[in-house]
Amino acid sequence: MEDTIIFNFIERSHFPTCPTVYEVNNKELNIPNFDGSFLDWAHVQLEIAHSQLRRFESPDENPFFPDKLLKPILPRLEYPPVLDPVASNINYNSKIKNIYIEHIIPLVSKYVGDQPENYGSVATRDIDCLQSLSRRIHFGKFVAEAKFQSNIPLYTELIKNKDIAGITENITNSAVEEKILERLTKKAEVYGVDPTTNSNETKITPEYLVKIYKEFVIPITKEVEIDYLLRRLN
Ligand SMILES: O=C(O)C(=O)C[C@]1(C(=O)O)C=C[C@@H](O)C=C1
Repeated sequence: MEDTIIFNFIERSHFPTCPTVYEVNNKELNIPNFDGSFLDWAHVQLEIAHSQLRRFESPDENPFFPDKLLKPILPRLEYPPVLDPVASNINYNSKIKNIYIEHIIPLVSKYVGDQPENYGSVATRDIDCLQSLSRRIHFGKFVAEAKFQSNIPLYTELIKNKDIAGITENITNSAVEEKILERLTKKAEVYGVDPTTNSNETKITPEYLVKIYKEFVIPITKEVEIDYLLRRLN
């Protein structure tokens, strides 16, 4: 997912922040019969179509608008039951969307400001970023299941005691986290920095990419893991 996320950020970085896209019930845009932002409206339309293509039947996909989905037109697939059924109740997309709008967009956008001719392009790039972040973060469910299976007595004990500090300690692998951040620095240096970029135009930089992963992506993945484990024995 890492390269997908980096390239999605780069695609978003061609545009300014465009706050109008995220404003709830913006008067200028005046979307009929919809309560929410332009981004939400665009995202709901896409999720409705994708639900009919059975996107959200897949255990590695989590919708942002679960209440709006329609039944798939394609027949159901039988996925191997890797996760505990409780996994379907774990959805961090509201949190991911809020953090994306508040903290990530300012780091990856070209500059602060609106650009009405690009609202559609911005919304499609945002949806790509949100979908890839969501998929990566919710893979925490699979990572948590693998960790549970690797030491069932230990995790059973921790879960029964609701020992969040103990679970956190056991699911954390600082060496892996360090490696990820080092790898991201290298990737951003290669993919994300345009040597001809204007000094007042920000693009995805190693510093920002590392910040996004360190402060948001990895911590929320861990939250998903802990949440899944805490409900694993119910
Ligand atoms: O790879 C793991 O073991 C994970 O749990 C995933 C992840 C991550 O989000 O990348 C989260 C926690 C670990 O400390 C290391 C990495």
